[in-house]
Amino acid sequence: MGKSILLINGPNLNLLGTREPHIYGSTTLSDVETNCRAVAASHNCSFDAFQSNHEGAIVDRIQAARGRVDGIVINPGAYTHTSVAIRDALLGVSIPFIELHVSNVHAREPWRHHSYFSDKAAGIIVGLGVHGYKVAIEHVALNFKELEKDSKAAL
Ligand SMILES: O=C1C[C@@](O)(C(=O)O)C[C@@H](O)[C@@H]1O
Repeated sequence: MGKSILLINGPNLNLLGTREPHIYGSTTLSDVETNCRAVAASHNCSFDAFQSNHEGAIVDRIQAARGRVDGIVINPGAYTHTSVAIRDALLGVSIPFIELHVSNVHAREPWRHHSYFSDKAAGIIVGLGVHGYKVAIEHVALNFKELEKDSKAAL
């Protein structure tokens, strides 16, 4: 088996496809996850997807990935602009991650221009719509080095 990839979506992304479709498009999160799983499988990678509207649940999921996951693709949703806790979790587990936004946050309200993640992300995908997810998964599959599995992180 190749790498292990985790996709995380934050608050309100469960509404993808029906939420402000002029901004986020009409593809559902379920379709996004199915497409990402197929891309990962085509590169012989294992794949898991997680969505939560709760900051602590996202922190818990990131911690559970320690020593098990080679790369994370995360759309933190509104937590992008607020969450030191999710940032710290990503840094704490030392798993490289790609930050992704469906919309071009830089063309929107000024308070969406700041991210707690961008300076630590391996890469950032912004404004490609849901296609960005496939690009991100493919990038992790092809370009991220496998992390040495941390045996001390027995979970
Ligand atoms: O929930 C979201 C979605 C988003 O992360 C995006 O995918 O474009 C952009 C955020 O500003 C917003 O709060």
